[in-house]
Amino acid sequence: MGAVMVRVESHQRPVETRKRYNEEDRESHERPQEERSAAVRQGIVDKVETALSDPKVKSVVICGQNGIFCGGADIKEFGPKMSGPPLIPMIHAIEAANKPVVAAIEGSALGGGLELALGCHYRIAHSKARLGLPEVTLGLLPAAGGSQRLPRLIGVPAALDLITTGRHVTAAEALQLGIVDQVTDNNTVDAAVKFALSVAGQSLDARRISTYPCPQPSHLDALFEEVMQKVRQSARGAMAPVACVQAVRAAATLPYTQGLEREKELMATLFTSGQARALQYIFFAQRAVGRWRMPSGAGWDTSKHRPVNKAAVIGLGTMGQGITVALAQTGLSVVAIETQEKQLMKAKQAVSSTLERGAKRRGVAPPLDRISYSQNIQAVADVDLVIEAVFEDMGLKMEVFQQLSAVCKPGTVLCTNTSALDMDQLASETPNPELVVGMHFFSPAHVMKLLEVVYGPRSSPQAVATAMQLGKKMGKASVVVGNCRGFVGNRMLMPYSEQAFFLLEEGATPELVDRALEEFGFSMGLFRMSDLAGLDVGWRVRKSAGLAEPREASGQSARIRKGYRYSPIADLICEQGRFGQKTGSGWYQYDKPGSRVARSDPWLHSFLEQYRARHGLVARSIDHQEVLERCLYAMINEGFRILEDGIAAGPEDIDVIYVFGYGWPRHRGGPMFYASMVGLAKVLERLEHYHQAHPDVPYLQPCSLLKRLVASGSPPVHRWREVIKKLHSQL
Ligand SMILES: CC(C)(COP(=O)(O)OP(=O)(O)OC[C@H]1O[C@@H](n2cnc3c(N)ncnc32)[C@H](O)[C@@H]1OP(=O)(O)O)[C@@H](O)C(=O)NCCC(=O)NCCSC(=O)C[C@@H](O)CCCCCCCCCCCCC(=O)O
Repeated sequence: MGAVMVRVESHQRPVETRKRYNEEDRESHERPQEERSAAVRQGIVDKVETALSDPKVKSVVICGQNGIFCGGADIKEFGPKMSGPPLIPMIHAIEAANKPVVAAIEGSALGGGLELALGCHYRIAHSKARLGLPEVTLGLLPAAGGSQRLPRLIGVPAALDLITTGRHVTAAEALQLGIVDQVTDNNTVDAAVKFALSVAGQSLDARRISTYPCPQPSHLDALFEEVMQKVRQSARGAMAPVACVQAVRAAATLPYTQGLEREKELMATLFTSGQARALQYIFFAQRAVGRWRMPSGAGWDTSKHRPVNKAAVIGLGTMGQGITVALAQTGLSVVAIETQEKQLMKAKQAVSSTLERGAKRRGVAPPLDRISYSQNIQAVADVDLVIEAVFEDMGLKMEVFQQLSAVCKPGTVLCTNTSALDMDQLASETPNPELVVGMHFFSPAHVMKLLEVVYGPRSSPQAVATAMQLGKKMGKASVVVGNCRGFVGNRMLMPYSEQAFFLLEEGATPELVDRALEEFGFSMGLFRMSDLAGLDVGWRVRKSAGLAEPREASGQSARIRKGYRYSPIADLICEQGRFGQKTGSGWYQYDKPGSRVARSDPWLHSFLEQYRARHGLVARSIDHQEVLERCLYAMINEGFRILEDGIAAGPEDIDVIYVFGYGWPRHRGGPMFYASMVGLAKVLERLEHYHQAHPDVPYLQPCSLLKRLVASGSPPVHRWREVIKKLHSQL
C-alpha cells in the first residue's frame, strides 16, 4: 500500500444527489446534521491516525465526496457545547504528520474546508474548483487557523483581500496566489495520489504553513490603517470585516500560537454577537425562499417549469435594457422590442456597451449576437417567455398584453415587470391568464440581485416555476409573492417614506433622517435613495392613487387625504421640477444633472421652514432613535400585515427582499428578523405609543398578527409560520 485516501463527507449535499445514497450513506444521513458533522471530523481523525501509524502507508490524500472537497463548518452545529473532535487540533495533527498529507480539492474548498486543506502539506485542485474563506459573510472569521495560515502562505495584502471580502477564487487564481500547488483538468484524486507518492519520504519541514514567518510588507502599519479605514467604511457597522483585519494583523505581528489565541478571542466576540446570527439567518433564508409555495399548496417540489431558451423583452427603457443584458448574460437568445426607432437605437447602443464592459471584466466575448432587435412585436412569435417592461401605464400594458396573446405561440409565459400595477388585471386581457406572472426586477436589472415573482389568483404553478427557474439561472435571489399594490418591497416602502415625510414636517431635515438610517447600516438613506431613483416615480404612483392632487382640487386641508394624515411635501418638491439626481436637485442639490454627489440644499431648508410656517407647524428636535423607530417600525408593521394577508409566505421572504433589493443592512438580517431581535413586545409598545400620538396615521396602528405573536410569547422568527398558519386557518 502506498497512499491512503481519507474522505471528507460534506454536509452540504446538493439536493439532486440526496436520492442517490447507498444504504450506508442513508443511515448516516438520517442522523441530525450536527451529529453528522461531528462524525465527519471523527472519521478524519481516526483515518489519519490509522494511516500515520501504519508503516505500509507512505502518504495520505484527503478528498471529498460527490465532487465537493468541503464547504466548511456546519454553522448549525456552532455553539458552546459542540460534540465531536474540535477542528483546530485535528488540523494541527494533520500538519504535524510525518508523512505527506495532500488535499485533493474538487468542487469547493470553503471556510473550514480550505482551513483543513491549508493544514495539509500539499494542495492539488481541479481546474473547476473554487476556494475561499467566506466566514465574513456569515459574521465570522476563519477561526480554524485560516486567518493565521493564509497570510503566511500568500502574504498579507492578498490574504486581507480574501478574508475581508470572503470572495471565492478559481483554481487558476489560487495557483497564481500560491494557495494550491498544482491544478489538474483530470481526475483530481488520481492526480493527488500520484503526487503524494512522488513526495513520499521527502522532508516536510518546509511544508508546515504554521511554521512560516509571515511575509512583512513594507509600511505594515500604514497598510493596516488604510485597509481598516476602507473596511469600516464599506462595512457600515458590520463587525466581522473589522475582526478579520485584526486577525490578519495578529498573523503579521505575533508568533503563530499567539495569533491563534487572538483569532479565537475575536471569533468568540463575533460568535456571541447578534450580527453573526443575522447573517447566518439570511444565508439560510436565501435558500429557504427557493422552496416556495402558493396558497393552493402547489410549490417548488410539485411544479415543473417550462424550458426557456428564447425570451423577449418589450420596451427598452432603462429597465428593459437591464433585463435584456441580464438575459443575454445568462446565455438566452433574446428578442428586444421597442416601437420607437430612436429609442431602439439608443437602447441597442446602451445594451451593447454594458455587455462589452461586463465581458471585458470577465475576460470573455460579449454575447452581442444573442440579441435581435425589432420594432415589430411579431418578432416574439417563437419565444418561450416574454417580459413586458413598457412605461408604467395600465392602458399601455393592457394593449401590449392583448397583442402578445395574439402573436405568441401557445404556452408562452407572459410576464410583466410592473412595480405596482395589478398584474391580475393584465392577466384578464389574455385568453390564458394562467400563463401570466409578474417578474419584478430592480434597477439596474443586470446588477440588482432581487427578483419578485408575483402570482395572481389565476397564475399556474407552472408559470411561477418557470419564472423562478429563470430567476435562478440569472443568479437572482428570487422570491414568490402574492399580488397586491406594491407587492412586498414597494408596499413596505410606503409607510417607511410616509414617516420620513412626516418627520420633515415635524422638524427633521433630509440629512438628519438619512444620517440615522445610514448609521443604522442602510447603504443610502431614504432621501438620497429617492434622489437616485427619481422623485417623479413616487409622484406618479401617488397621483394614480388619487393622493397627489393639489389642495384646491379637493377642497380639503392639504395635509389630509382620504380622511388620514398626508404630507404633500414630496409632491410640492416635484411640482418645482426637482426630480433628484437626473434634474440636478431633489431633496439635495447636485453640481449638475446626473451628478451623484449630494449636497445639503439651503433652498430645501428654507422651503421646509416656509412650509411649516404655512401650516402652523412648530419644528421640534428629533433624534435618531425616533427616526429609526418611526420609519422602521411602521415598515415592519406593514410586513406583519403582508404576512397576515398571505402576500409573503414567511418572514424569510420579506427579509430576503429587503436585504437584496432595498439596501437593508445584511448584518441586521432583514426587517422581520430585526423586529425579532429588538423584541416583538417592544416593537408593539412603540407602535402603540406612536399611534396614540398620531391616531390619523393607519400605518402606525399595530396589526393583529404582531399582537397575536406577542400574546403567544414572541416566538423566534423561524416559528412565526406556525402562528400565521393558525391565523389563516381561523379566517
Ligand atoms: C458549499 C456551497 C458552495 C454549496 O452550494 P450549492 O449551491 O451546491 O448548495 P446550497 O448552497 O444550496 O447548499 C446545500 C445545503 O447545504 C446547506 N449548507 C451550505 N453551507 C452550509 C454550512 N456552512 N453550514 C450548514 N449548512 C450549510 C444549505 O443550507 C443547503 O441546505 P438545504 O437544507 O437548504 O438544502 C454553498 O452552500 C456555500 O457557499 N456554503 C457556505 C460556505 C461557507 O460559508 N463556509 C464557511 C462556513 S463557517 C466555517 O467554516 C468556520 C470555520 O472557520 C471553522 C471555525 C472553527 C470554529 C470553532 C468553533 C468556534 C466557536 C467558538 C465560540 C465560543 C463562544 C462561546 O464560548 O460561546
